[in-house]
Amino acid sequence: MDAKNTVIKPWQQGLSDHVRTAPAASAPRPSREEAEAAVRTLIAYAGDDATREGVLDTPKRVVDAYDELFQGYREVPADSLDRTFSETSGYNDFVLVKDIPFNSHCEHHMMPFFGLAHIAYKPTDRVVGLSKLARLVDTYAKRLQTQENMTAQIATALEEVMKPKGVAVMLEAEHTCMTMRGVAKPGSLTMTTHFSGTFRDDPNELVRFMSLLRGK
Ligand SMILES: Nc1nc2c(ncn2[C@@H]2O[C@H](COP(=O)(O)OP(=O)(O)OP(=O)(O)O)[C@@H](O)[C@H]2O)c(=O)[nH]1
Ligand SMILES: [Zn+2]
Repeated sequence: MDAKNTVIKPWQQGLSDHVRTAPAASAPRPSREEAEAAVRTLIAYAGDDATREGVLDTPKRVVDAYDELFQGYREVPADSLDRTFSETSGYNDFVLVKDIPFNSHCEHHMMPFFGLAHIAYKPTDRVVGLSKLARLVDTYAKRLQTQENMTAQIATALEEVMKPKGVAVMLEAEHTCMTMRGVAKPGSLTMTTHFSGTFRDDPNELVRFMSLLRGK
């Protein structure tokens, strides 16, 4: 157990907190009734009647949706990368999984942002199950986020757990807080990147990553 009362597996010692723990494990949680009451308050604040039939079950549905949309607070990112394989027949290039769809919520407005994640890493001796890269994206996406944090967190988790020769992470997303309200710029796309190791040090590696992303 560490200070936050979370069970840390031996191989997870030395990892950053955000990689080896689930935030909800150490945070006090309001009851379901309190959460539903908060939704009734928001319905009334919006100007509707929270007791009319059409919205009577809405607080329950919203809280159910929150359990799903913010599931990432109850997941340990490192667990996604638990399943690795050492039999690679000498494979020595990078592995790229591109066009991984994700949905998240911005921590400033709690409005959705959504798009695609592209993740590449150059393995040392082991490779990770491909689906686990998508699971890692979902764990971090299903929290209140900024796109920059999410990009850096995905990359750090891969770096710390897999110890690869290089990591490249690119996220492209539409932020509904920018397209549906406020400055209201539909179609605007935010790109964030993180390059380390071979992707940072070898320009050819970066060019190959970009070419594969753009399907050339
Ligand atoms: N850097 C970053 N900013 C974000 C992200 N998601 C939303 N934002 C921005 O967070 C900022 C919050 O700015 P504030 O001035 O505090 O809030 P606001 O008055 O609602 O701002 P407007 O959106 O400009 O109306 C806005 O500029 C948003 O576009 C993100 O993932 N990364
Ligand atoms: Zn926002």
